[in-house]
Amino acid sequence: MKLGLKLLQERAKVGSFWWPYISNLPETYTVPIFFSGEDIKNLHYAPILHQVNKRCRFLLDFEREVKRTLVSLTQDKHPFGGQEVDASSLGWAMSAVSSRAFRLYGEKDPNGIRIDIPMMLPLIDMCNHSFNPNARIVQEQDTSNSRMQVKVVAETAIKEDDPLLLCYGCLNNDLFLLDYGFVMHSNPYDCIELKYDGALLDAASTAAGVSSPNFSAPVPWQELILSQLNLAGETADLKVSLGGQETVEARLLAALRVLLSSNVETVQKYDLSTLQSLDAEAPLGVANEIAVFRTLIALCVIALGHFPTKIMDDESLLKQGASGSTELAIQYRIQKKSVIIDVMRNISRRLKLLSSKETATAEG
Ligand SMILES: C[S@@+](CC[C@H](N)C(=O)[O-])C[C@H]1O[C@@H](n2cnc3c(N)ncnc32)[C@H](O)[C@@H]1O
Repeated sequence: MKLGLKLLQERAKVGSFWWPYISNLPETYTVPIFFSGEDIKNLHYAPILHQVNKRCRFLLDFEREVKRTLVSLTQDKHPFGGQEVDASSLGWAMSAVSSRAFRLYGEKDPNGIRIDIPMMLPLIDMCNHSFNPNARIVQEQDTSNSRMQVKVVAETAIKEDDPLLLCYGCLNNDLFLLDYGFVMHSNPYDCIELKYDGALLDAASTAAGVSSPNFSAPVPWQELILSQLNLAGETADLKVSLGGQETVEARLLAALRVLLSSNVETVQKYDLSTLQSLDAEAPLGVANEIAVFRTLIALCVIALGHFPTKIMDDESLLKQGASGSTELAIQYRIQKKSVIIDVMRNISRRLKLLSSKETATAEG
C-alpha cells in the first residue's frame, strides 16, 4: 500500500514529474473489489469470496485510518494536497499497484542483502501476461555509474507489431483475478481449495463404495502421520488443494492412503515423501490406491456440487451476452469447475490403468 499512497500523492501533486505516466493509467480496474455485490456472489467460490471481503474490509479500515490521520493536518502538510482520500481512491491505488507493479530487488539492507520491492515500471507495464512469454525482465547494475537498470529482453524472435508478453508468475486464477482483474483459460496453475475434514472424507469414501472409512476417527498411528502432515494438531493447516501442478496436494494424497489403510506395518515401510507422491505406484497396495482414487473422484463430485450452476448453464449465460464483471465472474467459475473436471479425468485415467493391471495380475 506504500507504493499506492505514493501514487495517490503524485496524482494529487500539481506539476508532478510522474503526471504523464499517471494520467495514462487506467481509470478503472476489473478486480473484484469493484464488482457489484451481485457479481461478487456470481463468483460462486467461497475462498475467493473470503479474499474479496477481506480486501474490501481492509480498504474501509484503511480509509478510516487515513482520514483520522489527515484530519488534524493543515493544508501545507497534507500529503495529498488537501484532496479527499477514501476507500474508492485507495482501491484505485491498490489495484494500479497490484496489476502493474513488478517485484524487483531494490537497495541492499544493512546486511548487504537485496530486498524485493514493488516498482512501477512505465512502458514495461504495458506488457500483458502469458505463460509462453516472448520477453522477460532483466535487472542489472550499470557498472559505469552503479545505477540499477531494468530492461525487457526478447526471449524469442519477435515480429514487428507482435505484442511483448511477459510472464507475471505461475499464479492461480484467484491471484490473477484479485490482483490483475483477468482470468487465464486452462491455467495449469489453477486449483481449488478444500478443507481437510474427516466427515467430508467419510462421506466421499462412502459415496465411492469404500467400506467403513474412518477419516473421522483415525487410530493413534494414523493420527501421528496426520500430525506429521500438519493435518492434525493445534497448529494444523487444514487447507488442501486439488488441481494445479500436483493434481492432488501431496498432504491430502498421503492422508487418504494412510487413513484408507489398516496395516501399520505396510505404512511404516514408506517415508512420507513416497506416501505423498502421485508418481509412487500404489505404495500401500493396489486395493488401497483404488480406494484412494475412488474417494478422490467422489470428493471432486461433492466439490462440483457446491457450485450452483453447471458449465453448460454458464456458457449459455455468456452466449446471451453478460457484460463486464458478470462475464468475468462467470469465466472465473467456469475455470474453477474445469479444474475439478480435469482432476477427475486425470484420476479416472489412473484408476482405469490400475484396475486393468489388477485384472491382468489376477488372470495371469
Ligand atoms: C501490467 S498491465 C498490462 C498492460 C495493459 N494491457 C494495459 O494496456 O495497460 C496488466 C493488465 O493488463 C491486462 N492483462 C495482462 N495480461 C492479460 C491477459 N493475458 N489476459 C487479459 N488481460 C491481461 C489486465 O487488465 C492487467 O491488469
